[in-house]
Amino acid sequence: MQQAMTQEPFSGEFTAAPQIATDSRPLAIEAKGLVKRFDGTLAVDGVDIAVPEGSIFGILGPNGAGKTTTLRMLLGIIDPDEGTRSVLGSDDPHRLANRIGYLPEERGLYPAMKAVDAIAFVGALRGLSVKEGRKRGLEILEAHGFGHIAQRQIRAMSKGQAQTVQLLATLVHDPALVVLDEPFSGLDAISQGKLERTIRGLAEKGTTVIFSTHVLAHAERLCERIAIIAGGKVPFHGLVSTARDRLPPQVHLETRERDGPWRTALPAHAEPQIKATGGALWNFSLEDGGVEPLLTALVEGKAGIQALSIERAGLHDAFVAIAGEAAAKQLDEETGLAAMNTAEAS
Ligand SMILES: Nc1ncnc2c1ncn2[C@@H]1O[C@H](COP(=O)(O)OP(=O)(O)OP(=O)(O)O)[C@@H](O)[C@H]1O
Repeated sequence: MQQAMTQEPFSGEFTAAPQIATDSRPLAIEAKGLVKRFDGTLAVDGVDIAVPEGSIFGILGPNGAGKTTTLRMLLGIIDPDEGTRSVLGSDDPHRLANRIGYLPEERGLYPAMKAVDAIAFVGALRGLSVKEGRKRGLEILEAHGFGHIAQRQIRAMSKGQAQTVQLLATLVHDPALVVLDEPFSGLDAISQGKLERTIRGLAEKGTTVIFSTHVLAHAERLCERIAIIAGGKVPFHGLVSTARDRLPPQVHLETRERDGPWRTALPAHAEPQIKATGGALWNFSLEDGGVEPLLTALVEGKAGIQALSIERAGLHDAFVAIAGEAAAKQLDEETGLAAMNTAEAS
């Protein structure tokens, strides 16, 4: 059972982090100025994070950015050198093991154990009796379409199946907070989709979920809020929609005419791509005035609109704008590499 939160509602006192919107929900996690050094390496350099209760929060960044170190500090596995953290209302998260489910980056269950026993074992570490753990283990496997492997040994499972069992084991004690370190890595596309549904289901019943990833698409589909981390620093944390709104919407326009009085409604730097069949293609950012003046000018000026789409910037473009080209390129390479590894494994 989840316990009632005792934390004060977030009041917007995060002056150093203006991207965090105020919110009336209590915070499941609030960290300020976390710093961690390892033998002279500054792994995490002043991270602020605020995760409202019942939300899905993503920590996004390339390899070595500081995601795992941040999660470990939040869990109390390691202590920060500087900064404060409050998790489920406690500043000593290590003592909250029975209320937290954690999927570490290093995967591994005992190969000789059957799935249901492996889940019961993790449950026992989190305060459940083995009998209750087995009962819940069976239920949770069945609920997620894995009932048929409940009695199968971990060693006889595919990597993806074993990883899914480990993920389900983190949920067996019905934690209030679930912390997942790169939960999608190593899973094929179908299992990734199932995991996304599981994460959504957790949030729908009020569980807070925080996960790290270097694949922006998962965060874009799942998260209400994110922290973008690069080189140990967090240049952005807040709503996904706020990150996307950092960039203006992109207009893709096809006109029959190439010129006319309507051209003044387009940005001066917008250059047409001339089509062999006549007409022109235009791609530009929507200016502050919005779409209506543009449409009016195009229609009244008889530009001959053949096609028009206005797209909000995606999280990838926002990541490039916020974290920089280098971090985005590293992320893209890792995502490509991960996709190749998944394809080879399946
Ligand atoms: N125990 C440790 N001892 C020394 N350096 C460490 C240790 N843990 C992490 N680091 C260093 O801290 C930095 C951040 O590592 P971290 O594992 O937090 O990054 P990450 O974003 O989780 O990356 P990945 O996705 O590759 O796991 C890296 O430079 C890493 O080499």
